[in-house]
Amino acid sequence: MTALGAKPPGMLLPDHCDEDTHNIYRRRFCNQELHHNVTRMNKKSVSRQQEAMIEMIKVSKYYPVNVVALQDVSVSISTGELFFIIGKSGAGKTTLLKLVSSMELPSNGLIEIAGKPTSKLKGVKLARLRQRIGVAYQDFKLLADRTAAENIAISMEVSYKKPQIIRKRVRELLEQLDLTDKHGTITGELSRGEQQRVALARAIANSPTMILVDEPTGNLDAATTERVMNLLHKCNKSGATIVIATHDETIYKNSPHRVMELKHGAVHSLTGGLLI
Ligand SMILES: Nc1ncnc2c1ncn2[C@@H]1O[C@H](COP(=O)(O)OP(=O)(O)OP(=O)(O)O)[C@@H](O)[C@H]1O
Repeated sequence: MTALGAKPPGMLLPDHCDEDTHNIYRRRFCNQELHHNVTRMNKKSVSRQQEAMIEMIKVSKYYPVNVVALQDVSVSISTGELFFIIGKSGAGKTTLLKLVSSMELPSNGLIEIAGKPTSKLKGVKLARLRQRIGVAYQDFKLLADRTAAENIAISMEVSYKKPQIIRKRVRELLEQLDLTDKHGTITGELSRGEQQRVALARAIANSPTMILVDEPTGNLDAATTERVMNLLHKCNKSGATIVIATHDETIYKNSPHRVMELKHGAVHSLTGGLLI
């Protein structure tokens, strides 16, 4: 490996860092310096929107045996952004979401959430991060013997919300997702599309700062797809950073939001640039 250039004072470099990662960090450090100088000059001119919520630098994920699920993925997603990940089945979309939520650890590379490397988070700090992220994966993970309303209420109960606030929020979400009549139905008795919406409602119920959703419209008709997307746009307008992995072209085709396509675990295309 060629010798790496001098490290600017104060720059934090990860362990085991190759030349490319080093260069990315150098560039980012210089941008941060610039950002700090601008902030000192005029605090109001730097908007919160421009800060990165998710940063991935040369992230790879390998599963045993010899499965390359992600390879050298670098992307920066801003606070308050709505971001689509597309790609064929097996391209690595779910894996990327699981790495962001720290459900899986990367094999290589760096992931930062709101400026903090996830690899350094343990115990209470990791639990706190997870509380700020609402996730709806394809396997739903609903409690099959509990009702739709009980499943949605869970994330609010663990953060000690008042019962009347929980009841109001659950009612509101069930109505927005056209599930009012399923309020008291055991989730094991719901259709796949209904379970999917309950999982989404559970993910967003506690107004998390980040929402990660995997195929939110996969089992839905056009009208219900529109309801789901309206709800996600509403959360985004309220400030949530949202990452949606999808095969459903109708939800991203004419959208103003960035779309990243993964192919065999690598970034194949990305509208709007990497932002690094
Ligand atoms: N736990 C695991 N163990 C081994 N291999 C895995 C595991 N999870 C995913 N993979 C493999 O990693 C690759 C990427 O899978 P991933 O689920 O991220 O793709 P995807 O783009 O989300 O696919 P889909 O659209 O079908 O959900 C695939 O080859 C998959 O078989």
